[in-house]
Amino acid sequence: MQSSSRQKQKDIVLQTTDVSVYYGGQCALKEVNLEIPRHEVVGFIGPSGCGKSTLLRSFNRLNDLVKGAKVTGLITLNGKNINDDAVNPVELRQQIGMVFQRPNPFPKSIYDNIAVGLKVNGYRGDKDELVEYSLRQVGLWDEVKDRLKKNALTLSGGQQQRLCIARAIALQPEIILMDEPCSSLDPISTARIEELIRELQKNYTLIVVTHNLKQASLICDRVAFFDLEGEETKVGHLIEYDRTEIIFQRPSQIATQEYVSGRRMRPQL
Ligand SMILES: Nc1ncnc2c1ncn2[C@@H]1O[C@H](COP(=O)(O)OP(=O)(O)OP(=O)(O)O)[C@@H](O)[C@H]1O
Repeated sequence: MQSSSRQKQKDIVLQTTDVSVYYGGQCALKEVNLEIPRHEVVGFIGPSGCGKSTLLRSFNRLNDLVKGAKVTGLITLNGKNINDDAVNPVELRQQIGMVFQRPNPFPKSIYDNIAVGLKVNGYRGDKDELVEYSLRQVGLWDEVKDRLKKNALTLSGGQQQRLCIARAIALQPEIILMDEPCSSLDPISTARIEELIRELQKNYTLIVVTHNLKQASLICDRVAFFDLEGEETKVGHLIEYDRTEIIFQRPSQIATQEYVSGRRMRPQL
């Protein structure tokens, strides 16, 4: 793996050391070493099945909920081991929120989609204020302020996805994980979410899995390229991690260059 030495001087919020993930004893992702700087947007790219979502899910311990999944190595949030017995996974998931491929609002009112999480987490402040703050953060407040009691499922797909981001924000996370957040959205909603990701990085660190290379080059400060290696059993590896312009313009690995230039499928001569 290649990485810029400038990274070392950064304020690192999340770090992985030799992280491997297994499903039923089968290795899906091997020995990943990554440092995620605070308030940056980091993109995960690579072919299908190389372990991007698997790694993302290990950051907020969602793999704990997958039967037969095992994570080895060390993952630290602000220097603390997230897999330590003393860490409550529910609290960890407040600090490291997640937005999925398809918008998944609860079939409740727009207001309750945000307020319910606050109640569960014992929030004692002014709920109305935090609901408004969260909706403003995602640019949804003006669009929904007059219909907060309407069912969230009446919103468009793009609005629903912004509501899901607002729901994560309301829990005041440090990191927001996004697993292909625009893949089910139209181009206008996609552009809005891309713009939003850039705005959100002032307050949060974002890690975004995407198959859209143009999107990665537009919204990410850094990009990690993963690939499948191995003869019979293909295992995901981190190939290269660096600043976005380096990954797209002068990567150090041939595999990265072939993937980002779209020459990947060319038959071997
Ligand atoms: N719950 C699971 N049980 C067993 N194997 C799994 C599970 N989830 C993922 N895998 C396997 O782990 C490997 C990595 O999958 P993962 O979904 O993380 O890749 P990905 O890079 O995110 O793929 P895509 O880009 O298609 O979403 C694949 O071989 C997949 O089949």
